[in-house]
Amino acid sequence: MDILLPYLNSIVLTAILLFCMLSAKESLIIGGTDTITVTIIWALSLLLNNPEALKNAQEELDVHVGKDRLVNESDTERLAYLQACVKEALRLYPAGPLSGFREFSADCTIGGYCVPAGTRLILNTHKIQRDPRVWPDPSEFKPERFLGSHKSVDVKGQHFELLPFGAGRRACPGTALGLQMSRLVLASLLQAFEISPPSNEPIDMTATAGLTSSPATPLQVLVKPRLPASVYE
Ligand code: HEM
Repeated sequence: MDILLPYLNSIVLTAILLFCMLSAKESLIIGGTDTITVTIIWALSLLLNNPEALKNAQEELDVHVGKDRLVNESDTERLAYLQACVKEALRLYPAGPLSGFREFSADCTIGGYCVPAGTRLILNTHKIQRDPRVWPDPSEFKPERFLGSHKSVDVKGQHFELLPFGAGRRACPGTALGLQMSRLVLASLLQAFEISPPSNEPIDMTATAGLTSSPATPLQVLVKPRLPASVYE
């Protein structure tokens, strides 16, 4: 039960039940809009709180794309540091902190516990992805870990320590689109603008409890163009 407690409240359960009752089309729309938006907001917030990482991501853009044109979708394949920033944001703040329901189809024994068929399970992805036995400095924003020690760990449901899109038959069908859009929008913002927080206070990283984990405080950012005026036309 320990892994469920932080999120077990009636609002979350009601939201999960409602989500399960939605048609495929409705879940596709809900699954594909909020999730990408909050992933980008968390990534931006983390970068604003870690100016060194922000500088690295912008320098990478300057090297691989330059300042004479806007970044495009195919450029993002070469932006290893930016990709690592998105992965690290998905690790620390998965848009869906809880998985969908799974139901045991047969009696099982797991870790010494007897689990009867029909038992329903929800994974606490948020907690798994901050497990200190797997992730050194689990609550720190360290995109570099995905270029070094955790380079081989991806988000596609094969590595159970990182499951921002879930795993198995009911994993997110929008994984590729979600990743690509998060990378492209973030890259476009970072290339086109100097971004800074509106005050010297760190960005509040408190998350709301809900089906999608959003920042409790709306993110405010100051932006300043960083490309020649002709590029924006
Ligand atoms: C960064 C973006 C996204 C994140 C982090 C995300 C995350 C997730 C997660 C954690 C699940 C539950 C998986 C499980 O229980 O194993 C899920 C399910 C789902 N997602 Fe996404 N998602 C994203 C983008 C999208 C997009 C772009 C679409 C559609 C265009 C989409 C459509 C869905 C649908 C329909 C489901 C339900 C699948 C099922 O129950 O079989 N998602 N998503």
